[in-house]
Amino acid sequence: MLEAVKVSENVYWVGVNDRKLELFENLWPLPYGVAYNSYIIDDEKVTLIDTVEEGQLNQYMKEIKEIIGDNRGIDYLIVNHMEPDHSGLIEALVKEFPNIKLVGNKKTIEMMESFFGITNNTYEVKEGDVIDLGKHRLKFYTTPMVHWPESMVAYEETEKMLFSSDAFGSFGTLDGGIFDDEVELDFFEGEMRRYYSNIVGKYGGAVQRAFTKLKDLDIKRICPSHGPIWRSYPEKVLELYDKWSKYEGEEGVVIVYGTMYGNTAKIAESIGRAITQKGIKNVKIYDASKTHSSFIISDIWKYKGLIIGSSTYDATLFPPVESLISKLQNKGIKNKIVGIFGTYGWSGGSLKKLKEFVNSIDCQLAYKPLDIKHSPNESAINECIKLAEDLVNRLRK
Ligand SMILES: Cc1cc2nc3c(=O)[nH]c(=O)nc-3n(C[C@H](O)[C@H](O)[C@H](O)COP(=O)(O)O)c2cc1C
Repeated sequence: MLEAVKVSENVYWVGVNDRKLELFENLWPLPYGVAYNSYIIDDEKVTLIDTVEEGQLNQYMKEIKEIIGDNRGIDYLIVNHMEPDHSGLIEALVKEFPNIKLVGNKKTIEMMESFFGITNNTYEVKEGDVIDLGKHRLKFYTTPMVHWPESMVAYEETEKMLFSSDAFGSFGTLDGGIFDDEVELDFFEGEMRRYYSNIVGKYGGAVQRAFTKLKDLDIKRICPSHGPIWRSYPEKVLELYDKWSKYEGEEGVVIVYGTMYGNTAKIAESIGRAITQKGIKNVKIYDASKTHSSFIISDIWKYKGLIIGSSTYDATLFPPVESLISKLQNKGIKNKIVGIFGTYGWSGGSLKKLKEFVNSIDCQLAYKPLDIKHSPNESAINECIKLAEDLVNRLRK
């Protein structure tokens, strides 16, 4: 039998890996799976922090029983977040441990009733309330809209651990390595950014407000609900979240295009080449039909420059580009330098929509919108080079 994973002397990780699920929220691809993390504090009051996804019942109960044994109960379940991948086993826990107290804020408790009809044994905590577990003390902070209205984090004062719920979480299963110093950090930084940009990204302002609220806490470990536990480099993820939630991009450009027959792709390639010749090394070119928007959005979050090109399809945008920009609008993308170009065959249409998009977001337009008929001729390519140069100049300002 594998040894239980200790986060510290009496705190255990009781997470499960999910390698079966194709799409997170039935929307975002999981090529590397996802882990649902839950934690036990084995103190005078035995406390569980969040549960896991509904389908993981057997494995999860087994892990809990291995730590607490068959004859002990659980005193508290801290419900930091009601999204089903964490609240999925609340009913099963209530059945198994009928005396368990369900700890949440006012909104959590309302949600528990509307999700499961649960009204008994709830324990409401307010901002800054503390629950004494014996050696450990949990203090609660609400973090509204990071990324649901009831979202909350629990700070353990004795060992200075932050149970951060979905904040600082990442996609990717925990393949043996559970802690940041046991895993490939670059991989998890990428999957954390994809999780942030896809799931939390719309709520940068709320993340910044949470930062202000938690800024005086001494945080030694961050225990999120997905991905590795940060015990060696907690400051690294705090820094990344701060940057991403301020929409601060690095020097680099994402070029994304929608094409049927390759003309729009050809233009994207020539812009990419011109940008690189101006000395920018981080240039990523994506075909919106091929790469899932989840990955494109993640790179858009990473870099400061963005160029979008679309052929005209039935008088409007090529559908995969339309879908991508609607997600970007919804996520409130801002603070980018954006170039746009359209291609068309007769009366056009894609560029008009791209202009509407740029006008709807809080971003700087590079050079001017370019409309190119069918295949790009020499003068069109020259205009594209000017777009590339202007974008690079703005990136470096
Ligand atoms: C299915 C289809 C629909 C199109 N619809 C329009 C249109 O409504 N208006 C227009 O001006 N051009 C239209 N075009 C022309 C393309 O936008 C134009 O040929 C463009 O250069 C194609 O770029 P691509 O080679 O990157 O696919 C259409 C082309 C196709 C194949």
